Amino acid sequence: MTDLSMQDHGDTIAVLGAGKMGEALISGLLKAGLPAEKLVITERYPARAREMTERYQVRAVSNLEAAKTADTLVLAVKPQDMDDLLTELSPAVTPERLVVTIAAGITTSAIERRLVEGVPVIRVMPNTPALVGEAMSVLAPGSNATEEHLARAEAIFRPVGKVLRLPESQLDAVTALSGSGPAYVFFLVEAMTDAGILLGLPRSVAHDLIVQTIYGSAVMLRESGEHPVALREAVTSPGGTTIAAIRELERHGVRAALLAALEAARDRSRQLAGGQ
Ligand SMILES: NC(=O)C1=CN([C@@H]2O[C@H](COP(=O)(O)OP(=O)(O)OC[C@H]3O[C@@H](n4cnc5c(N)ncnc54)[C@H](O)[C@@H]3O)[C@@H](O)[C@H]2O)C=CC1
Ligand SMILES: O=C(O)[C@@H]1CCC=N1
Repeated sequence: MTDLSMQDHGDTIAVLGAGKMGEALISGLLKAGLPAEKLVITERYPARAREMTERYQVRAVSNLEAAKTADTLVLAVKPQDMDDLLTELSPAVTPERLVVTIAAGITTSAIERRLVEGVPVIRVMPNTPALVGEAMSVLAPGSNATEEHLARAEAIFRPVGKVLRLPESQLDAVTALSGSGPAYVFFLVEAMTDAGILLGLPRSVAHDLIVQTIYGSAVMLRESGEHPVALREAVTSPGGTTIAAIRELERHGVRAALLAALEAARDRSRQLAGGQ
């Protein structure tokens, strides 16, 4: 995680839509040292806005005020709410602003079309581990975004995790893989905890065992640079316990289920582009 407290913060950032992902970003940025006065939020529900103000000491403003005053606008509403938000924003957003959208499926060109000519737009797919400084965020520039705009957007997402640039044509696949990815991992934890209970372990013990196992395995993957097959083979003793489990995973089509699941998520992201 980059420490932001020692840096120059020319940019003010507005997070428009302080829901689950908006909060993960706000919390991650503040933990990384961004001064609260450099951040404003907008939120449709006053109770949620109050909650954010109390929890993070950030100012809640209207969408219009955010558009007029913040250098960078991070659009963090649901894809289905994007149209209404852009209707509110469009009279006030000038090409001096940088617009960052994190909505699944919504393309930079769809946003550019709703704003005055020349506004730079960058599409980013982050994920909720931003809360703990371990997000994976993938950035793709729209047609007006320059290297300088990309660097500004990266300066928002790097403090909360890893960043990568890819062509926008790959963003629906990224959404399926790393955007939704934490949910698959939590689903796995839930299922393996149930399995531990089936085998007679107390729930809390099963939970702790699997969380540490996933954490340790992720660190090994990241730090060893080894191929996952090699790491799995090192656990799989001839005639042992692991291969007995893997035979069942293959027999139940877990690999095929993951391929189908991610394809469905990619397709849903494409569908959301049409606001459905
Ligand atoms: N939740 C996740 O893990 C991720 C979500 N995203 C994207 O982030 C966006 C937000 O997702 P979530 O945070 O999960 O949804 P959410 O429903 O928790 O948050 C959206 C927030 O926007 C507010 N809102 C809606 N219209 C508004 C408006 N006109 N002005 C101000 N606030 C408004 C809602 O009241 C809500 O609090 C979506 O587009 C999603 O595709 C991207 C990556 C990961
Ligand atoms: O489920 C969703 O649509 C959002 C986008 C990626 C993660 N959550």
